[in-house]
Amino acid sequence: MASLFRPLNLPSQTRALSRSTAVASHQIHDPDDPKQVALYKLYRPERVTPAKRGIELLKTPRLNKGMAFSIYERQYLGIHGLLPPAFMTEEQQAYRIMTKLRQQPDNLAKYIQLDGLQDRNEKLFYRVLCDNIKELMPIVYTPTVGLACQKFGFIYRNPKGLYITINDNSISKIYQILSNWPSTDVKAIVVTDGERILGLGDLGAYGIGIPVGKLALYVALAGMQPDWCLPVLIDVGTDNQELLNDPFYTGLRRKRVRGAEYDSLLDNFMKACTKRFGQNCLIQFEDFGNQNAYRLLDRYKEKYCMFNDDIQGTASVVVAGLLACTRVTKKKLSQEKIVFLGAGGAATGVAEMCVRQMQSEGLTEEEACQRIYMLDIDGLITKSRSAHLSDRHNKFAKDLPDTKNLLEVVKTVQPGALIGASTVTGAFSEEIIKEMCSINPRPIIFALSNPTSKAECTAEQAYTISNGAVLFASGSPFDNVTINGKLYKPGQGNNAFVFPGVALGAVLFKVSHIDNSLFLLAARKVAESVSEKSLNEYSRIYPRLKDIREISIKIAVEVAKHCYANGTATLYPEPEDKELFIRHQVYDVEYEDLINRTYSWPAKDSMHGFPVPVIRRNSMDDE
Ligand SMILES: NC(=O)c1ccc[n+]([C@@H]2O[C@H](COP(=O)([O-])OP(=O)(O)OC[C@H]3O[C@@H](n4cnc5c(N)ncnc54)[C@H](O)[C@@H]3O)[C@@H](O)[C@H]2O)c1
Ligand SMILES: O=C(O)C[C@H](O)C(=O)O
Ligand SMILES: [Mg+2]
Repeated sequence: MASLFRPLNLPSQTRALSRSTAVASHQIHDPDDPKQVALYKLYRPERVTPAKRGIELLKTPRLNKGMAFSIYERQYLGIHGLLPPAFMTEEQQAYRIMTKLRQQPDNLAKYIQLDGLQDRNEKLFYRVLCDNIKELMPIVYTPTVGLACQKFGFIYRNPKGLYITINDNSISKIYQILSNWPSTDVKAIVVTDGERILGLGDLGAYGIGIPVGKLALYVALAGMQPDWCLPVLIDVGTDNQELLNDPFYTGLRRKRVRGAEYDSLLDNFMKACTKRFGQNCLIQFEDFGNQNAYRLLDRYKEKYCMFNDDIQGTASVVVAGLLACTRVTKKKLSQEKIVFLGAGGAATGVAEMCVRQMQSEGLTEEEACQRIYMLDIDGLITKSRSAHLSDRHNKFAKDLPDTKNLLEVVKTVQPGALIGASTVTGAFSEEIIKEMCSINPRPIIFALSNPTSKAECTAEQAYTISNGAVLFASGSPFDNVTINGKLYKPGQGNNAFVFPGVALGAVLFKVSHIDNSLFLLAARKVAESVSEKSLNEYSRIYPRLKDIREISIKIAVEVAKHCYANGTATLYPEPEDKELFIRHQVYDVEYEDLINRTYSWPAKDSMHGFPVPVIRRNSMDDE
């Protein structure tokens, strides 16, 4: 790394610098001099591509390159002298950012630094994020994003998404707000109403950090173009009294609106989004409360290109982990019994997808449901509770005595897998983990609740108590654990393995609506991406985070194949080589030359030997 940080201004040190120093001495004075023309051809641009110039360009994060602007760019684009005279490569800038970041006192300070970088220089932000995904994902995503949401009013600097409130409840008003967004090319929206932010509960308008973080992963983990992405916070108030009393609170100071008025806002939002950005605009629902998550999914899934990540993305990633475990346990999923602590959107989504997987292995739906046991805040889902339960839960109801005691349930059921999506910190006690070990040589224990502070157990607890036997995964990252000299690398069972790839496929192939089977296909792709080394050497049942970009492309190819087969892909002509088609469109974290360097003769009214820049409009300019 240190080699990147050589002294600046040495002409030989980088491609950009050598180009820059050369041009200074190669202006055209005599158009008949072939030597000058040849040099000009080498170094001179024909036209300038960005829509902005001067100080405005430096203040446009999508275009800004800071000290990496070359001498040509500085001169053509009216920023010469506005920057320090030295030049830096993108690598040097990235090195500087990471050095500073590693000196920050805590993760929130790191979040604030990266947030500021995204505000100033978007490409450098993604460059740094992509190059250091394992180190930085816990900052821009769980767990730090949770803390950032809790402190959002205090750390707030610049807006990064749209706010639509209950006071904007008409299609035309929402359309107007969507039109205020600078990109006209939006293809994917992540929306929350802030009611269930990770396991932290109702954070109201502070929840905007979640769509921002999810979309940062769209770019970093799937190569989606940043200007296709729009984070949205729907503000219908908050029932969190602490926030209502918080002087820094950024949202509406009122209790949550529910019922028909809430539904009409959501309906208008969906209509306005598709009116503004087209029927195929993807809308990912994120961190909605229990009473709305499934309801809205059922309401919109046939009509719009949408999915609920907490239900479907989570289902996919957890089934992927379970399938990877079957390679160790040598038992099919349909041979396992599974106990869920939590029966909300996440757990129920996972349970339903387990049923589908078990059906594909030969069980009937009823047989599959029989193998799944769920507990919610009121205890085990039993037949005696059925009058108060939805159909979704009733199919898992058991003819067993009511109990809230998880240990008792584990003893009775003798499951192979225990999955937590309950938000209950430490719910998987030592006794419970030991009980799982007494039942299974390789017990499967997933502590999915986020952020880290809500996990049902830590990686260290799971590995230590089970003496390394456990097949463990968690929603938020944990450090590696060493027991008796053996290294265990816990995998991250997080929907981030799935939603970027599904979204990439949906967007690129203009999918009209998202069929639930896509998530099962994605689960199988993630599971098969787990290497033998990972499973056998480290007991890690998920791929490495740095592999997600490639996995996203594989998932997007699967999405394309499936959606052309069922008629939901509407991009025609159908690309023959889908992978190549995807690879051609993914975001590049290398700076682009903002000046097209094809040679043409300078315009007559060239300034100081440089052609007058021709400004091409781009989508940022269309508003
Ligand atoms: N790892 C991932 O990718 C991922 C994905 C989605 C959700 N999650 C996490 O899972 C958790 C739940 O998410 P959700 O969308 O299902 O939320 P939810 O609000 O829909 O459901 C929470 C469930 O937990 C149950 N519960 C609460 N207290 C309990 C207790 N003491 N004992 C037993 N059950 C209890 C509730 O009754 C409810 O069924 C959150 O922490 C969330 O961050 C993780
Ligand atoms: O955001 C995450 O890290 C996963 C999941 O969507 C959650 O809500 O916890
Ligand atoms: Mg979520």
